[in-house]
Amino acid sequence: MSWIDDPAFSPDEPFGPQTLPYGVLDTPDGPVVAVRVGDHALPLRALAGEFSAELAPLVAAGSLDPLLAAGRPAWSALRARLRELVSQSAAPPGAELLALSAVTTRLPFTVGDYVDFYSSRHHAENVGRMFRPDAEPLLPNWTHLPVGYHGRSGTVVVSGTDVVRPHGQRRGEHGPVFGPSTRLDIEAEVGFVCGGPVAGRVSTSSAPDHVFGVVVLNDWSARDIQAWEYVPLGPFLGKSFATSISAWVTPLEAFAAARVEVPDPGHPRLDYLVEDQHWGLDLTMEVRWNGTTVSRPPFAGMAFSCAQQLAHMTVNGATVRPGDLFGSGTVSGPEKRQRGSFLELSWGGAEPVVLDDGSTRTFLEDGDTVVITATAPGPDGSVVGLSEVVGTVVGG
Ligand SMILES: O=C(O)/C=C/C(=O)CC(=O)CC(=O)O
Ligand SMILES: [Ca+2]
Ligand SMILES: [Mg+2]
Repeated sequence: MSWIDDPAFSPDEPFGPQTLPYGVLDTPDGPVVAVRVGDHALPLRALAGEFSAELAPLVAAGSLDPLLAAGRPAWSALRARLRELVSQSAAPPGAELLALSAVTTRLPFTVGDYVDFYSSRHHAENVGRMFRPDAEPLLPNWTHLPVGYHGRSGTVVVSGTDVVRPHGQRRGEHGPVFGPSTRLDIEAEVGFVCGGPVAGRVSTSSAPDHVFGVVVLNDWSARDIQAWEYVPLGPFLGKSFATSISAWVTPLEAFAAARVEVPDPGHPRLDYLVEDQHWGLDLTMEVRWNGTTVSRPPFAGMAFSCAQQLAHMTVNGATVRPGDLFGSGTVSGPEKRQRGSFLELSWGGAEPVVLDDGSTRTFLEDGDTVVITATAPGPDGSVVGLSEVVGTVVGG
């Protein structure tokens, strides 16, 4: 029996000992690294004496930055030692469990470069049909490379941060008009947090040495600003005002039982995108709009894995550094209730979504709250959870 007295810290629950995500808490003594155990946070600084000389500074830090830089052998050693500490019957000296409802989490690492991909075929086809009704929804490059763009790392915020409705230009009947966005949307995505040595031309087989862990990511998007500004260079102010990520980063190692092959593109891939191991992930996401579950996007159908996306991102020689973040792209499945944006769920506003309280929505209203979570199959029939990403819209 573990000393951790929390029914949510069980292999049958998403945040049992099979998961152990890392986050950073704000405390009166400054920020501290913690691990999530069930519905509690376990601050690690007070336990630094339980770790080797190599690992102790990583857990005594005030952010995940030193851990991200430490590399895969340290990540594995730390996780293995944590597994021992949370499984033993007596609490290690100094251990203190804090209820998640009583802690304040902060952005757990310094976000370096931020890239967002576009790797869901269903999402790309749906958006293509709405934004470019007279063209083929998928351009010819789409199945050959993971299309992406560089986003704005300075506006990546931690779950719980309010999202201020952006202002901008949108198309009007007689030329552009300026004002608060009237088509504010979400994008349900999976985010990958990079770490390990600085490296360029990362191969698909070494990509896992540069991916520390996984978060849920909401790429808030102002569709009216986007639709007017994006030609021909792509997303800009319609997406750069806020991107939210989970407060807890789940180590990539926790997903060993969730790995699947990405779908066959129907043609050979260029060598640098061939995987010798499968890095697709069988995650199921859930999107809740003011408490109503409106969608369950399936991640397993994504056309490119995180390893392929990282290999592509660095194939020109560009380096990946600890703290870099990349988003999978909006996750949409083939069914309506599997779509990862409200643009798609409401089909451009034509088919309002009915919430449990009887109200209807097309795009976000001020005061609306969106929660996105995800789970994956874990070892021995367990479930691995990704911590929620939540945001509430406030008027701008
Ligand atoms: O097809 C377009 O013009 C735009 C598409 C997006 O809004 C997608 C984007 O941010 C990438 C993604 O999340 O899939
Ligand atoms: Ca996106
Ligand atoms: Mg964004």
